[in-house]
Amino acid sequence: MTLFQYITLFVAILLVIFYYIWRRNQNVLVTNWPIIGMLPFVLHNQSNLHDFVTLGLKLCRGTFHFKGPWFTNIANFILTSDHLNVHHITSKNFSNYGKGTDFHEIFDVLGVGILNLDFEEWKQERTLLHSLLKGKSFEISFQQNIQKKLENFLLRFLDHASKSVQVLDLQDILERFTFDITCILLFGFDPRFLPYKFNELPEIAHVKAISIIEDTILSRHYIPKYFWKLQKWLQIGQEKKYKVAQENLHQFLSKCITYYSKGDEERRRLRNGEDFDESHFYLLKALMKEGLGNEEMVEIDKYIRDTAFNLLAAGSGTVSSGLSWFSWLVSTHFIVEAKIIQEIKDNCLSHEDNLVTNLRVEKLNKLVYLHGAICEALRLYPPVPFQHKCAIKADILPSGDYVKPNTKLIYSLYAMGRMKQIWGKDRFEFKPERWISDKGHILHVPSCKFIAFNAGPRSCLGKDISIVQMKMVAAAMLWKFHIQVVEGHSVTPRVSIVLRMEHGFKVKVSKR
Ligand code: HEM
Repeated sequence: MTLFQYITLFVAILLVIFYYIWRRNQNVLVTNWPIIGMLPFVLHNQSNLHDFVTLGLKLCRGTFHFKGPWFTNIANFILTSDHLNVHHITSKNFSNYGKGTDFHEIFDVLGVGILNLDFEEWKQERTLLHSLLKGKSFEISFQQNIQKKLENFLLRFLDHASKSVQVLDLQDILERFTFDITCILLFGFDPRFLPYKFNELPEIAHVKAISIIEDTILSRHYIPKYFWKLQKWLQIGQEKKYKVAQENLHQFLSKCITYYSKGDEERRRLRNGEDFDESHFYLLKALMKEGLGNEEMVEIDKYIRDTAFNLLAAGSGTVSSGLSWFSWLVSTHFIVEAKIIQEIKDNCLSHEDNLVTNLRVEKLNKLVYLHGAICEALRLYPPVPFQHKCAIKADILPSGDYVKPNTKLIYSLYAMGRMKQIWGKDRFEFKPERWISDKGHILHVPSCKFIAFNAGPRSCLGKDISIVQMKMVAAAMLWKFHIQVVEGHSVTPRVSIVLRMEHGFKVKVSKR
């Protein structure tokens, strides 16, 4: 036989095998092809991956074994939305599940920050950040700064926008707002990416840089490792954009850090008369005081920069994503909107009151229905839609699935918010009532079911402050303005590591 005949025969055999597999899998959602595994399923459903994964998990009763292409890093992994499995991984057998080496490579931008640490190093960092984020000084500074920023910027901005009757992207506005707030809390100064005038929106390279970094990280999950590493080495394609974005962010962070590590006099001189709002308490100052005492900390500059980046990543896009989905859900559910307004009226206002200064924790605790609406938005649209872990030793999950050492496990927070076993038949409905007891109190749902803030020892350190921030912004915004989605604007989730809206959130606002 000639070489040509050998090749033809080989191709023919391959086609017959592929045809056979295709016939056998016609009724199966995901086909496991030879060589390429289930990768075509990911690529084909890239644009609606979260919903497709939710459907797949439903058909597989909550746990699914993904087979990656041969000879690539996209190894086989277990995908689950079974809350008993998640409880096992995040809490019961927590010590057996770390982030793993793949995570550290894919999320290299997190450096030595908490989100990228495991075991002893993580424990130390968690203890330090816990003491700072849960301290009284932080809580007081946090509330005061949000009140100021709301009054002086967000509400004034929306007021301007309502007068000009123009369309605005509320998702972008909320991202600017939470970015500014996080900078105030971290560095004690406000970069003012959200101005108070509607027509003075500055270019925000740093927020865009975060979005490029998030997209690249997502693509590194399904592009073969050797391919993206080659791109990185050659500095081409998405990896080039990533590097530029990372440098951009590092420059911004270094500037903030250099500026705020100086003494008061020096800062005043550097500020050169520019009038920045400054906060007396900020995390970076507290962290430097604590961190500098640690003799093992050789690369202190890198540590401070990475920690600042981790907190910016953890606390900025997540809150704005939550607020954007909340605003969309409320603006398309008029009865919910009316109930929230009534609740604010009944609990936060007397005739002479200014609502914003009245939004203190004691008052916010009375807004039970608003609390339910926020939890409901976070259930349906969790800002962090998936999490991944890596098993150290062999294990058996409560679902009966066997886990080999070094297996990757991904749990979908998005799918878990839509599982009938957890939320019942009406799981796709936006129903704040599901969070309220017969006596009118907030119902507690265990974190392995309401997973938006993760569960177990690695649950979110910013959960309480995020809910407070979201309640303050939501109450002030809804009380003063009616938000109307622009007709024909399509709202769909963007597939990324933070769940934003693909086309933004185009609205018109009018004063109530
Ligand atoms: C709606 C807002 C938020 C949501 C949905 C959210 C969600 C999450 C999730 C899912 C994790 C686990 C991440 C992982 O292990 O890879 C996490 C961790 C974390 N979050 Fe949040 N977060 C929010 C806001 C915040 C805020 C405002 C802060 C504070 C600045 C914060 C600080 C942290 C920290 C420090 C961790 C790491 C905990 C650890 O590894 O021990 N988060 N968050």
